[in-house]
Amino acid sequence: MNALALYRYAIPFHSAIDFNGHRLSQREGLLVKLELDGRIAWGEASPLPGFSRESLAQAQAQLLMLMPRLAPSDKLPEPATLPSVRFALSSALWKLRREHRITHQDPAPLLTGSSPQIIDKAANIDARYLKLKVGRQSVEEEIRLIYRLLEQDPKRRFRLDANRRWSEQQAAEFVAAIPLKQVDYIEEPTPSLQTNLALAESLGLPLALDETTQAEGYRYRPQPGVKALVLKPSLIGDLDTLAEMVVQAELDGVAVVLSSAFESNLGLDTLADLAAELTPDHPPGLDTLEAMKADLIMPARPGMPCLTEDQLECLWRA
Ligand SMILES: O=C(O)CCC(=O)C1=CC=C[C@@H](O)[C@@H]1C(=O)O
Ligand SMILES: [Mg+2]
Repeated sequence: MNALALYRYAIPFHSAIDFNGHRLSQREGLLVKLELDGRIAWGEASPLPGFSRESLAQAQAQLLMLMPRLAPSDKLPEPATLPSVRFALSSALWKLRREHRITHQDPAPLLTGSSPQIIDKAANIDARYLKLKVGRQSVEEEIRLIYRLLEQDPKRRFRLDANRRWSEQQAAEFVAAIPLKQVDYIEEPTPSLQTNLALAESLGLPLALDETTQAEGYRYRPQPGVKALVLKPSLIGDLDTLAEMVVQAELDGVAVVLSSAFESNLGLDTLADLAAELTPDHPPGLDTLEAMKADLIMPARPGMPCLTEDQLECLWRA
């Protein structure tokens, strides 16, 4: 390796976002820079409060310990145990060795806000899939929203995400009232996996797992009723583990959709590469950059501030 560096960043959100009870007004994370024979690759380690098991401080301490040990031929160093650290290092090493550019799929738009705001935004986009959060307003209001969006475009398909906010009764009420054939899946309807599996079996709720896949010790195994896995690679760990999960799930007919954990544009670019390579039939859920007030290193959005390397906090360099 000709050069190595570790940076820390903080990017404000346009407005605060709730991540499973953690309200954040900015995204903080770590960037690993590798350089070899004139090629540069970036890896991102940004544990997401409310989702990740490790803290940013733990990821930072582990990376500071590992960076001096990295070499170009490297497999992941053994002591890289934290998912965010394994993701940053394995994806940066993968990018460093890769010769070709990868063409990205269009991500599925994520629509947030009040119902009128969502309806307005949806009127201006031509996308087959829409991702919506549910369990935020009353069940009646959210059912109405689905029908309003279908009036705009009857061919629309939905990816819904309750983040475990519904009761069993609310989930059942919602599922009974909407045209399920237009719904690809509902992520994590209630806090109980048993209840969610039972709703899938009894009512045909098209169940997707997200938070469940980040639990300590989670291993993919087929479960009747699970239609999709929504995997956040940066919270899962190294790319080999991710690729193995994708292959196993797809062999069982379970769709895999790669999804962001609100990484910076650098992390999102890696995730788009991975989605194009690993899950080409499923548009990824990566529409989260709009929440951020700035890009990092490589300008991703015209007219947006883009922080350069010397504007980031350098934690280590060699
Ligand atoms: O999956 C997507 O389409 C976009 C990412 C997304 O919805 C999320 C990312 C991170 C935390 C949550 O806010 C949310 C999710 O629960 O999946
Ligand atoms: Mg989710």
